[in-house]
Amino acid sequence: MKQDIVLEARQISKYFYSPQKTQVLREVSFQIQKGEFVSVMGKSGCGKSTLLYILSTMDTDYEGDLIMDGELLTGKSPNHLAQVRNQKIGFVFQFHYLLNEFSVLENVMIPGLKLGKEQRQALEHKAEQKLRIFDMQDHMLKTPNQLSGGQKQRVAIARSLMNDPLLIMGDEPTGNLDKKNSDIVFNIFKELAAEFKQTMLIVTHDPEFAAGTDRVIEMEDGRILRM
Ligand SMILES: Nc1ncnc2c1ncn2[C@@H]1O[C@H](COP(=O)(O)OP(=O)(O)OP(=O)(O)O)[C@@H](O)[C@H]1O
Repeated sequence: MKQDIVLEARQISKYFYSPQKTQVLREVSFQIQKGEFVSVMGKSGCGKSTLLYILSTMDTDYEGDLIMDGELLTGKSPNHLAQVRNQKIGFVFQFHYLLNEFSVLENVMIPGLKLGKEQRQALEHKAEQKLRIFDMQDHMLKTPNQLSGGQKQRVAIARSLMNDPLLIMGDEPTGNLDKKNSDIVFNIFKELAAEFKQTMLIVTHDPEFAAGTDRVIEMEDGRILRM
């Protein structure tokens, strides 16, 4: 059903003009249904990050249409797109971008603070709840530099859930982790999919990670090879 489509890419193409005109995305089209856990795989340079940048509304210089939650986002103002990002998308990156001058708890609260509508206490409570999902409640008052790589990524995932996002987008969220921590983080994504029916779109190099998702979108040279 139409209302179950969270994200739709329609014929998205992208060119870079420097040093010369190069097409890096070629009419990419697909849909993501509510509750789906989808991975995007492909060799280095095939256009995964470029695509994610467009899908997450951060790059607006493309051809084609981007539709999120039934709304055509192509052509919308930067302010509107920022609002959409704050309200609907949770981000998890390869590098976690946690701030060492703040506690773990404060780091998780940061995206909520941007929304500016929740009081600090309610926000703290919510951040604590999110950290509890990942068994990080005993580390809340530490700073990120006192945590292991896997723990940092768990905090980053907790942070990405603060706006109760419609969609989580990740760029190589396990790319910087050893096997053990990468498994821990992957299991967190699996749990989010199974228990919370969280819709997720994750770019990965890791075939094992991709094999554990509901659907793999395989890219080659700016195109979808199969999905
Ligand atoms: N700002 C830019 N200007 C010119 N070319 C770019 C720019 N950014 C990326 N590219 C080129 O676009 C292509 C796709 O890059 P992209 O980063 O999307 O690939 P990727 O699949 O994410 O690779 P990786 O797995 O290594 O991160 C590459 O050939 C890259 O060199």
